[in-house]
Amino acid sequence: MTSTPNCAAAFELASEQYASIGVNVKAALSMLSNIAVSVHCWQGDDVVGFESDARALGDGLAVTGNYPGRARNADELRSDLRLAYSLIPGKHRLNLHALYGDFETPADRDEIEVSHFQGWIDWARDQQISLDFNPSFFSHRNASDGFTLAHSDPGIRQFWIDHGIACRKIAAAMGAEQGNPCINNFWVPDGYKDTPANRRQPRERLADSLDAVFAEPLATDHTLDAVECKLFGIGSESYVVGSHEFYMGYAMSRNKVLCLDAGHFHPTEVISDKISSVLMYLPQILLHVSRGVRWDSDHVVTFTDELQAIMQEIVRGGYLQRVNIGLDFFDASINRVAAWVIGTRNVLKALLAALLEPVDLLQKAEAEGDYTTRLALMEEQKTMPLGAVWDYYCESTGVPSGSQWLTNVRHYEDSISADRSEIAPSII
Ligand SMILES: C[C@H](O)[C@H](O)[C@@H](O)C(=O)CO
Ligand SMILES: [Mn+2]
Repeated sequence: MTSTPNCAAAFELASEQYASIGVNVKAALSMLSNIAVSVHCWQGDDVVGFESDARALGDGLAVTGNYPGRARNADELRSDLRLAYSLIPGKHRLNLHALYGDFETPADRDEIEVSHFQGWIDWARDQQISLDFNPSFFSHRNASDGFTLAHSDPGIRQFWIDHGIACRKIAAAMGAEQGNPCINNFWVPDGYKDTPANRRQPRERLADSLDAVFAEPLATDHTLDAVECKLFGIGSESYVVGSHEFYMGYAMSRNKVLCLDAGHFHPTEVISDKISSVLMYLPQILLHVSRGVRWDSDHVVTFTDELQAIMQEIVRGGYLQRVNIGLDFFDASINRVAAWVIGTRNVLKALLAALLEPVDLLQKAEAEGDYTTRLALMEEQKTMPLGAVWDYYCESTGVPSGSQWLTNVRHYEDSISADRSEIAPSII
């Protein structure tokens, strides 16, 4: 692929400017092209999925907005994803939830099998995309009182344990097919709206249930189990069983991947500061890159200071091989393909900005106690010509630069997705 003359000229000038501070732009772009972000399927249909009795989203999650064009079946979701991937530079992964199988004959959550995901596995092979996976512990009659794996009823607990076990088998099959581990992320919504009288027992039950789910060792080159904490959710404002401390301890003691979701902490608490701490004790982590706004944890990712800080931490710490970058946001008030494109391009742009930092100079100044130079260089970095390098990267990988991608989304919307009439999911 080639870039337009203006883009190429701007790139040359930008490369010279970066070279003057010791940064090799071509090397940075080569590193960026090897980073695969796991794009979450659930932005495409408001986390509804394709179960025969699909319910309105609930159990701690909410999507607002009624923008037309929600994907109503797997073919529509695949078509929307293909468009999104074509507007995002690089080769990326797809993160599927268990709700998204091909369920021609109804299967309850504890009955799902690899066959329900064969369509996705075949599609991913054709598209040369690797898959990640998630059990779905929400939007189900057995989750309607806010408890699943930590439920006090052993029958309900067992139902969800069986779901977790089924999902591990599916994830392992995906990993075996694609030749790299499918990360299988467990987010469990269980918690109380109001102050609990007993915080201990649900946590003991959750740990026992997870131990039962993970009892069978599976090849780690096929699948890796991840566990995701949360501070609070809708309906679990006072207490979430799977808190940060719970899962930090669980992941360390059971050798699991810890998932840090950027929207799952106190508003002034940032995951950028947690990465280097948790990687002291865990070989790998998963990130759910998201954007919290007040009580919502799932706004579309924008180019915020925290997004840049997350990527800086990954690059400055030398953690690119140990941090799996996934996305987690859902917005039904804007075009859903555009939401994917905006969020994923921002993540990659922030990674590029981090790869274009003069890390050695910054860390040398710091090691010498020269905090003046450290601050001066960090501030100068903010007006370096990142945009020229980003545009060149897009064009040279065959992806529109600037906001040109929006034209493709509008065309698709006019010709394809606007005609989708809505089939409202039943309300629980
Ligand atoms: C649908 C996702 O699994 C979910 O968003 C989870 O990852 C989460 O972050 C819940 O708040
Ligand atoms: Mn998440």
